[in-house]
Amino acid sequence: MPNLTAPSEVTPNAASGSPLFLVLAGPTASGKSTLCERLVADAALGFARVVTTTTRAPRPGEVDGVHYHFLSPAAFEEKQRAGEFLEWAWVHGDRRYGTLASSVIEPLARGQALVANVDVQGVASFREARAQYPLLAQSLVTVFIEIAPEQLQARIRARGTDDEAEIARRVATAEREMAEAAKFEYRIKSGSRDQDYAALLAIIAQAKSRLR
Ligand SMILES: Nc1ncnc2c1ncn2[C@@H]1O[C@H](COP(=O)(O)OP(=O)(O)OP(=O)(O)O)[C@@H](O)[C@H]1O
Repeated sequence: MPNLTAPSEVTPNAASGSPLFLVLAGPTASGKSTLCERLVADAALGFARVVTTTTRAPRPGEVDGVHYHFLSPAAFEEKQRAGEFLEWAWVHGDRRYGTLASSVIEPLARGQALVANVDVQGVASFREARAQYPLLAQSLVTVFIEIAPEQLQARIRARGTDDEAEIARRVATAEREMAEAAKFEYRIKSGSRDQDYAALLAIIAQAKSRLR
């Protein structure tokens, strides 16, 4: 385990330890969003979702700084060139999504525990950014949600939004993503919703005791 000396920007409450930055990744339909929502709804645990940044327009009811940070393509480009993103990607060819360093580091510095649901590539970028941000190095906990291919197909079919060609593409992508599982600190083999959530709570307890 790395030597976790407290960096100067950390002002954690000594009684509760450093806040965790829990990053959930895994194939499509593995249940990342379901777990994230349940964790954030569990107010006693004190997790907030990381607010990510997008160049897409807000949908009705979406609030800047709450659902996303909405940026124009030019403003996104400027921040990306200035190295302000921990990770970013093009999505659907024309939109950009990313996570600003400030969206993670500022809440962590206030003692706010965070959870994010990101793709496997995004996790690689977070890992690399640890060298630049001691607080990230101290807080980052990566969790991979594994799912058997048959289970994955069943969930995608139940969702009812994809045709057979799209299902085949998603399963192939999932198989590639599963090869990354060994790089994560923790893994959850997806079972029932309650089993998955219990596994997540056990990981949080273990990670907290590690950071203390
Ligand atoms: N443990 C579970 N058992 C059965 N179904 C589940 C479980 N967890 C989530 N689901 C269902 O599977 C579908 C996919 O879940 P969810 O949207 O949370 O996955 P995701 O990993 O965030 O997917 P994506 O990456 O495609 O957005 C949803 O319909 C959800 O209700």
